[in-house]
Amino acid sequence: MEQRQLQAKILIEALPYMQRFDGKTIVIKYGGSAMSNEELKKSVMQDIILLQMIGVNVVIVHGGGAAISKALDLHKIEHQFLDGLRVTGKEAMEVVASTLIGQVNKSLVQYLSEKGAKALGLSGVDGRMIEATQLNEKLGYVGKITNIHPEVIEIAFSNKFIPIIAPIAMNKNGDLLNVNADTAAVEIAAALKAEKFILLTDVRGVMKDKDDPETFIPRMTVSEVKESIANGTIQGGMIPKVQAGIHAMQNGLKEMTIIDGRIKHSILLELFSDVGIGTLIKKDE
Ligand SMILES: Nc1ncnc2c1ncn2[C@@H]1O[C@H](COP(=O)(O)OP(=O)(O)O)[C@@H](O)[C@H]1O
Ligand SMILES: CC(=O)N[C@@H](CCC(=O)OP(=O)(O)O)C(=O)O
Repeated sequence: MEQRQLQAKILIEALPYMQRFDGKTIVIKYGGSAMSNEELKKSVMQDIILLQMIGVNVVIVHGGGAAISKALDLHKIEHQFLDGLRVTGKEAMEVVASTLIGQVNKSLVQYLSEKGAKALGLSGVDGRMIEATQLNEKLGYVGKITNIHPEVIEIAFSNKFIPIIAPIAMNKNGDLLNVNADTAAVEIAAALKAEKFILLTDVRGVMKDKDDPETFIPRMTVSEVKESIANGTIQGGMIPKVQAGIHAMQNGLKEMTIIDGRIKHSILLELFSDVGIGTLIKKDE
């Protein structure tokens, strides 16, 4: 089949799926390889533009842990993680905010704008979107989310802007706090009662053996996820991701999918087929 015919066929087959998400909200946590590799970044941006074109209210919450570590090194500020969270002193907080808001966020807005899309760069400070308190003394300026005020996101939707959100929160005193991007994304998805939350990571999804992609699990219920944490199948960095998802599902989120951000157009492949490509986690029936 000719290339053009093939493209038309793919589009026709995708049509019923496109209609399924018309007017619905999809929140995407963007990070990992999909962010650091230019080709993959381009394909994610194209997917996002297409979703908006077909009427999806799409929200991007981005990470940037690698860029923060690089910036802290440049400023000769020591850094370390405790239970997966970055210990963030006052000086480090300034670097975290300027890197995520000034560098990572703006580069995504620039990229989308250059392609003709309407993108709106935001952080959790804008419209007090992400309200938090200090998680604990040891971690310094790290936030525990207490409230999401989604009004500013809704303003973006009603004006056909794609909100691009940096995971920086604010406390009641106006101090900035560093929030893990997975957690921020999933809490925003819950507050918006999103149809779907997609988390891009650097593995195929959840696996029975984390080092063997052949043991990939396509669908899980919340109880199965809890069981997999208890029996040690889900470990390390995957635990906070699925736990945040379970918490959000108890508070308004319909479902979440963990997908492989190392695959080109992974978002469209996930959304526009019956089976998807990632691990779909849903509430028990
Ligand atoms: N059962 C599992 N299935 C898949 N990945 C798992 C599992 N258990 C632990 N992991 C680990 O979780 C990691 C993903 O978490 P993390 O490294 O924090 O991701 P990211 O950098 O994308 O935020 C994977 O690279 C993998 O090593
Ligand atoms: C408190 C905390 O750890 N915050 C993260 C925020 C960025 C992030 O989460 O980025 P990734 O999604 O790329 O890991 C950090 O400082 O690295």
